[in-house]
Amino acid sequence: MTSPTSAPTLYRATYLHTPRNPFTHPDALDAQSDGGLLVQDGVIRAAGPFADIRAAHPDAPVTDLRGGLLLPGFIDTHVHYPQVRVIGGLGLPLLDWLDQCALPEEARMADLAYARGVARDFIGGLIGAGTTTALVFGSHFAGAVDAFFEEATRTGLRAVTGLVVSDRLLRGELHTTPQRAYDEGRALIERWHGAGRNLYAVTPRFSLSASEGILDACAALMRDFPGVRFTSHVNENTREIQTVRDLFPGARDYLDTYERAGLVGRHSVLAHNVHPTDRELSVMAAHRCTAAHCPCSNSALGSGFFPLRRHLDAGVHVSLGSDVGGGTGFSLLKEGLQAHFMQNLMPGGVPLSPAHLLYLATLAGAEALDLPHTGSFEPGRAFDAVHLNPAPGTPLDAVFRHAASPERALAAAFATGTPADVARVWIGGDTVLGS
Ligand SMILES: Nc1nc2[nH]cnc2c(=O)[nH]1
Ligand SMILES: [Zn+2]
Repeated sequence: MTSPTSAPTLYRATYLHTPRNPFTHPDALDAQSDGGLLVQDGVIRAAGPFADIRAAHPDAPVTDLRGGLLLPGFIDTHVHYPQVRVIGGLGLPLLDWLDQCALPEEARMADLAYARGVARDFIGGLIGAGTTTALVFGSHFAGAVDAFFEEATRTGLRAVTGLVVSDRLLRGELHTTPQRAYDEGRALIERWHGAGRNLYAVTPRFSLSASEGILDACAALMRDFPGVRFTSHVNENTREIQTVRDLFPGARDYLDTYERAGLVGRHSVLAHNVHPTDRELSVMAAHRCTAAHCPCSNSALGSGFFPLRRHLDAGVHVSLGSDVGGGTGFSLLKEGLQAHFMQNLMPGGVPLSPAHLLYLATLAGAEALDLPHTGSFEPGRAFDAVHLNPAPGTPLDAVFRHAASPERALAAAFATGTPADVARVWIGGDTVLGS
């Protein structure tokens, strides 16, 4: 751990970050080809051209990271902890994939020793991909959620997660009751919310598997513990949407099943939203909740093309998620690329620049989770960072050495970068991967 009086370190690197939102600000990208970040006690104290920071801090020891790219740590706003070992179940639509791939594995999380191993695999995968903060869909078993928070605490990950609750249409062993959902949620919140870097997220799986009673228990937790986050799924798959319509005949639409329970707000992150109505988009914008876009998952499960243009036009905040294991891996570089591909291919898609992709993978997540001390390299924020430094002889290394600008190198990182290019990761100034 960093002590409160630690000496500063000056990191010298080609760095890029988006201190502003490029969907609303023209000059959102800040790229320094020879940049300096002064870090003390895990916090960025000064940032800018290396020569300027050096002149102001002539005695600070320098860590030289030139040759690669330094980016803010990635923020994954939708990823499932119990699904790391079933990545790759390709070719099935959502409800069949849940039945055949995801839910049998999620049932194994009742075994605490098994869950501990999964927590290690999962958090190792996240950090190995350069992710420093994640909103994580937890497990249906409280013991497995404890195991997750323990591993997050051990590794230093900034984790937002909670008990997943459902009471119908999954498998019996994954079902709970409203009272138990409340009681177990309450105990987990009291143990973990605000402990170190951990935060709690109230998490009904989706309205298809949650009765009004379960949603009301979730709302009671949100009321009793202000500051906890909320996450679920919405409008992912057309068969899912029709089933929810049948289960909630009084609801105006899918979002309304959450809205009526009082679960849509500033701290709500709803994954997918591939098939929203205009009413749902306007309600999401009015409540300032977030849509977590998961482009690899949407492709793998054939869920559809995310209507980014309609979200932006309606004023809905959008962030990025890997949705492992419906998604295909932990890399938010890959998610950015897939988002770019899909917007390119769909009629009316939004052309996404490297700045947009970086924003979606970093600051957008910090905004979604209301974590203003993360997401960019602005002074005052935590030093959460990923150093991409491809091995000599790789194509990405060749591009980095010959790139005409840092922005071109950033585009190449999204186009062809992988976790193999992640050389070092910091969270709150602590090195959590590499050296
Ligand atoms: N992609 C995805 N959608 C879901 N909807 C409900 N559960 C899930 C899940 O595990 N993955
Ligand atoms: Zn999901």
